[in-house]
Amino acid sequence: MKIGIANDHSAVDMKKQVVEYLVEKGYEVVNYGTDSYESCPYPKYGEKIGKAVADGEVDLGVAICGTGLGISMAANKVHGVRAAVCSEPYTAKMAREHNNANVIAFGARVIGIEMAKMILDTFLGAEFLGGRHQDRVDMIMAIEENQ
Ligand SMILES: O=C(CO)[C@H](O)[C@H](O)[C@H](O)COP(=O)(O)O
Repeated sequence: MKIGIANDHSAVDMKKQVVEYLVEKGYEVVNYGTDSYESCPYPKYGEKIGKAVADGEVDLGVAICGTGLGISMAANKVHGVRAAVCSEPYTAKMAREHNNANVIAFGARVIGIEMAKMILDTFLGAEFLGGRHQDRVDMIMAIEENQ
């Protein structure tokens, strides 16, 4: 599975640790930046990871900023993206199983690397359940189509 990852200046160290972890686990990882500690706008990186997922360059995306909020909001503006902010594994599991989220976001200033690893393991190991959840996800995507 190919995973894309993007972050702002607040999450460079966490991104590096996450990439190392995912590569160790056998995932192919594409880094969309930033790799600089210089202050930068999170919308740029949210858009990058959103487009990478929407265009099929990667299968799933990981988006990290200080809180996970801004970068996920930006990613969610890209058509086809369902980005979910998760600070613990239960939400990460539901994000895949119920919401068919294709981008997971979290905050480098909110959680530590061990929690991030647990969240990623859960998210990447879960599968969309379809059925009644498909109808609801279709309704979310219809809102986007009707704008
Ligand atoms: O959390 C974020 C956006 O929701 C960003 O990553 C930033 O950390 C946040 O906006 C604060 O930015 P700062 O310029 O580093 O204070």
